[in-house]
Amino acid sequence: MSCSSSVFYFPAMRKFKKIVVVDETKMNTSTLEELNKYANEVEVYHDEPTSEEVKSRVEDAEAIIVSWRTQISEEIIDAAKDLKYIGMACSLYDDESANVAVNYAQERNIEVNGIFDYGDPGVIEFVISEVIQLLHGFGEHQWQEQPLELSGQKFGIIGLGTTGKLLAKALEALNVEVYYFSRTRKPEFENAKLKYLELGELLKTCDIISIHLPKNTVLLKENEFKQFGDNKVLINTSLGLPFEEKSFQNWLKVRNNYTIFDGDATAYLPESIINRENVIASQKSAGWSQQTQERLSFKVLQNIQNFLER
Ligand SMILES: NC(=O)C1=CN([C@@H]2O[C@H](COP(=O)(O)OP(=O)(O)OC[C@H]3O[C@@H](n4cnc5c(N)ncnc54)[C@H](OP(=O)(O)O)[C@@H]3O)[C@@H](O)[C@H]2O)C=CC1
Ligand SMILES: O=C(O)C(=O)CO
Repeated sequence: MSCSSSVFYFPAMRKFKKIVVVDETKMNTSTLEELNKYANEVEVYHDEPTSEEVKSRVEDAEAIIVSWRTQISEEIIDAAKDLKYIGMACSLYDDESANVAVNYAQERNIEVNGIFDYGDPGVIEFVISEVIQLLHGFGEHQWQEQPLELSGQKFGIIGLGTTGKLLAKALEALNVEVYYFSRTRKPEFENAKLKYLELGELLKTCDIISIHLPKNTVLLKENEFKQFGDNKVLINTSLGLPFEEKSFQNWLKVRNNYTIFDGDATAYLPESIINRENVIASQKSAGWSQQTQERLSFKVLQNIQNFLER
């Protein structure tokens, strides 16, 4: 009897001719090395380039990877004649808020992929840690004359998406009275400790508010700051400014109004705001950690694999 062995045939995976990592994406070294499996040539940059530099970097790239800090405009896409794939090492919500001209790229048959949910736990840990420090006066600032517990405070969340929901859950465990406002009401998440309020009511009711909106979603203008009033705390970890700058500046002039920003949110603030006594502006990105880097690297690579295997 002849013995036959099974032969498995794995078709060779497609490869890009050239991948260019156009700026500092914070992907880890082993993942950057692994990119060599997916292209004949890989070029990696670790800086914040000007648009002219980006243009020359992408000229002969079939795939590029970019962080949220660098603009990939229509002009840059036009300069990349061989481009088939744009991998964003950051979230991709929509064309309007993205640093990549997503619609323009897609019209030219260029695939654009973002990553999601890679830096969320740190945001919640930042918000809770900073607010506790401010309430108790554990750090440089103390909100009121007497130290206060977070437990029992009226806390508002604006934007009940991924990070907003995680924050609500964590605050629930700390016995905080949590209210939320979001574009879409979510009865399935409401309970005795998480209640929905219209924006105006939320601003009047809550003493502490944390904003969790897509990049550059401006919700707070003069009228909203009036409703929010004095003796309040406003936290922002969203990208871009979720408020009208002038109205925010006026609100900050009131004593005992405090605001807390992480490093990502601070990047959009002028020095005149950052240097105020009642502005707590961290240099660190709330969501960044070793675990975030691993998730980011893994998800960027997985998107490339999925594209090439299609
Ligand atoms: N600083 C950091 O380290 C990090 C920052 N981020 C940033 O945090 C922000 C939130 O992220 P994430 O929670 O993942 O985002 P999601 O998209 O999951 O949630 C955003 C929420 O805001 C709601 N929303 C959108 N537009 C409006 C509007 N006009 N009015 C009211 N609600 C609105 C959404 O809609 P709906 O109510 O319909 O569901 C959704 O619930 C983003 O800016 C992100 O870039 C994220 C991770 C790390
Ligand atoms: O990718 C995002 O949305 C970020 O918040 C980058 O820090």
